[in-house]
Amino acid sequence: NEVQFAASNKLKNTNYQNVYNDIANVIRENDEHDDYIGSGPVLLRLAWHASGQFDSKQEIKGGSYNGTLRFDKELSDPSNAGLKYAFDLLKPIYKKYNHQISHGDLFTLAGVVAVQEMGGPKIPWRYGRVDGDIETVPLNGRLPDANQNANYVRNFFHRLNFLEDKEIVALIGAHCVGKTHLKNSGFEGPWGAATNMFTNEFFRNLLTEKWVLEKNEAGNQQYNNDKGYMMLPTDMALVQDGSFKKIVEEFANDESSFFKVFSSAFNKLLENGIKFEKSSPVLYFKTLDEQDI
Ligand code: HEM
Ligand SMILES: Nc1c([N+](=O)[O-])cnc2ccccc12
Repeated sequence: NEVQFAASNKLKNTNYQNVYNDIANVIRENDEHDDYIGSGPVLLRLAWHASGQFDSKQEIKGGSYNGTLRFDKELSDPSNAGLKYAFDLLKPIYKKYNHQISHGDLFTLAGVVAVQEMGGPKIPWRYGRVDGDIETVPLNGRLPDANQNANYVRNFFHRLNFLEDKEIVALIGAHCVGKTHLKNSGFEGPWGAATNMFTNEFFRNLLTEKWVLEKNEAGNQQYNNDKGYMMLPTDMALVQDGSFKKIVEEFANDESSFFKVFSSAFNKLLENGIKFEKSSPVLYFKTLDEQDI
């Protein structure tokens, strides 16, 4: 049930470091987004949502391959509220490369750029996804519900073929950047403490802060501390479950361990359901800083 693809020759001529740099420059130019958090976090969420609706048991499998998040049918899924802004940031880049890059490749590459430009680990990436038509849009409602517990989280990620707790905890560690917005998801915060630096701080906060469960203005329960930080119920699940909690402690004490697991798990998320040819190269990108740009 894997998707075959043929990477057309045109793709091979595209210098993907140039595409990376164009996306990285869009992040630099839009640094005022969301009270100067910037647009890294929302681009990272776009790449995750473009890939996280994968379900190998369904007729229409989802995943990043068909680039279906470009269709309103999927972008209007309530789970994707707020992502139109991110897609609009990428449209000029899609036009510039004039069909030499697919939407699936563009959305997933944007996630790699966001993580690396926010100081996170290098993420290996491959091109060759081919845009599918509107019939390939998966049903809405396949992305996770934040009002849930550890078993829900574990089962959800099992659907995405993440069978190891380490991968699940690492992926949710992406909540070290950005924030929740009441109008998008019915959750709000953190206030002031939201960051655009990709670190293991999320895990340290889970363990060291005093969390109080409160009902927010939208009537949803969330955990708040006295510094204006917040955690979703599914975030807190990571310290309510014994196995998850051991991994949170490992990542809180060793950022390089978090980075290593996140890098391979995020790559796997972005490639779910896709069979790449043996010959298709695994690309690693330099950050703008590393290129002195
Ligand atoms: C149990 C799984 C997950 C749940 C329930 C969840 C839920 C949410 C919710 C409710 C928001 C707030 C959206 C808004 O109000 O704008 C959010 C934001 C975010 N999520 Fe997740 N998420 C999950 C996993 C992930 C994963 C696996 C990643 C990436 C690898 C990710 C990356 C992000 C980022 C970067 C933001 C901040 C976006 C921004 O600042 O605009 N999340 N998530
Ligand atoms: N910054 C965040 C935190 N935090 O601790 O700063 C916790 N959970 C989040 C969930 C979604 C997006 C951002 C989050």
